[in-house]
Amino acid sequence: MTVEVGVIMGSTSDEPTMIHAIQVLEELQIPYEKRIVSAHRTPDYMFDYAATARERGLKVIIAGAGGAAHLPGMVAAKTTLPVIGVPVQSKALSGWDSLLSIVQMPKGVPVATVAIGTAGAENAGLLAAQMLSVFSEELAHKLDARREAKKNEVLSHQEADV
Ligand SMILES: Nc1c(C(=O)O)ncn1[C@@H]1O[C@H](COP(=O)(O)O)[C@@H](O)[C@H]1O
Repeated sequence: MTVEVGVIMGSTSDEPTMIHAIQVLEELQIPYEKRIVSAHRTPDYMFDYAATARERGLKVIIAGAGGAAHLPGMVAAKTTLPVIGVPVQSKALSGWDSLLSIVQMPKGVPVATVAIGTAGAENAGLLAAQMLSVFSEELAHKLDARREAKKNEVLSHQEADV
């Protein structure tokens, strides 16, 4: 099956966060690849990864990074595929640094930035799935079913009316 989503992250230390995006993709049976790519540490690989992503068949890239989180923006600079940026929670500044590095892109080069940390990573997986669902009724149905299940889970925790 052709890989549709590239899940990339600046370091192996981002894995505990980015696993939450991956779990959504696995749950929805979306083919993905996971790579450690860094604008700072492996700039040439990052450049090549982004520049060839579309021709390799990828449809969306989820990029997570922490601290001086330049990876999502730099990848977005080298591809016109949608890039979803996940600010990984940093120790020193609780992820504010990551968030601001990712979200404040100059006009013309968008990155769809989600919330800091694991909730953001999960939403990144869902957002990628929702983008792909535009072209897949099957995936749209899976997403509807997931929403319904989550809704029922919330409602099941309500106390019975007296
Ligand atoms: N922000 C970036 C980039 C980048 O933006 O290219 N490359 C690595 N990093 C980040 O450095 C943090 C610490 O990395 P280490 O734990 O490896 O020292 C990670 O959160 C990573 O995303």
